[in-house]
Amino acid sequence: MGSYEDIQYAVEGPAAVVTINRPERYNSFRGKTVEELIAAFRAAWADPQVRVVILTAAGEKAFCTGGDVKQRAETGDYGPTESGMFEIGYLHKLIRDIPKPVIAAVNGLAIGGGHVLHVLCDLSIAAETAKFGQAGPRVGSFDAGFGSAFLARIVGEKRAREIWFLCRQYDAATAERWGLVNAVVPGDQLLAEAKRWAEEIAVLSPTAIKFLKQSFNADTDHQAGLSNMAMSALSVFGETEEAHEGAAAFAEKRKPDFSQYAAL
Ligand SMILES: CC(C)(COP(=O)(O)OP(=O)(O)OC[C@H]1O[C@@H](n2cnc3c(N)ncnc32)[C@H](O)[C@@H]1OP(=O)(O)O)[C@@H](O)C(=O)NCCC(=O)NCCSC(=O)CCC(=O)c1ccccc1C(=O)O
Repeated sequence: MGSYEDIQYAVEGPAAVVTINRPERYNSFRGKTVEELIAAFRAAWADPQVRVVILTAAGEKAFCTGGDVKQRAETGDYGPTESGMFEIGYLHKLIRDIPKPVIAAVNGLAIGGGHVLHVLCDLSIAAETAKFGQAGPRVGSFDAGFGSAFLARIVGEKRAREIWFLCRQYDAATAERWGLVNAVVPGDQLLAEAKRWAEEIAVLSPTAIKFLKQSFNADTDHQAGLSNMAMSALSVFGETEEAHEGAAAFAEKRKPDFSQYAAL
């Protein structure tokens, strides 16, 4: 993939900076965005100069607000891709498998699938104004793979269930208190701080770091199987009227009405 439309990719010193660039849609992702993120992470993996990947996004409002709900309301999917597939599960695995630390520089709202992306990064640094949360049950979606199981490893079962069952937004101070982010800094210092962390990592042994990352991952790698099953479940659920109601309500700027559905 030669040039990017939905993201930017730059190698700055030892860091590859991957920037989601759809601020008009709050940096939500469509299929093409995911495809380009995959290409960027693969480029970073293959580049010996790159010791750390920084994942961030354009503007100050949003880091990523998950799947593009307007696209889903319009076409019922996340739009066309070169591969013909929506490979969000593969992107999740790539963030885990790339043998270099990935730092999320969370510049604003990290919601839904965007929240899952930062959760999967090895480290998260947040702007003071960043907000965190899941939104799937409001818009007819869910991530019952890494998005729930790995989140519970990080914040604990009670908090993970609260995050998913209430769909609230949490501020950066709360996220830091819960261990959801490593540090909180003023927004205008976010990228510089992430690059400082990258410089600090870059002088260490890359092979030791690689083995450590693989070791940390080994404990939760079984969740990849769960994640595959969750993606399959989601694509079946996505065809239902209940799921359509969630996406349509968001696009029409109204509250969803799930009153006629029951989970028995
Ligand atoms: C993020 C909000 C809470 C922000 O609210 P607010 O500050 O009031 O701003 P708004 O006016 O609502 O938004 C500004 C502007 O941006 C547009 N926008 C925001 N988010 C999205 C989005 N996700 N998609 C499309 N467009 C978006 C919004 O419409 C406004 O545009 P205007 O033209 O000005 O009207 C709030 O915006 C909000 O709640 N957003 C939706 C968040 C959401 O529900 N995200 C999806 C969650 S579900 C998901 O991500 C799962 C999909 C997925 O990733 C997935 C799919 C398949 C398998 C696995 C996965 C996975 O696990 O990841």
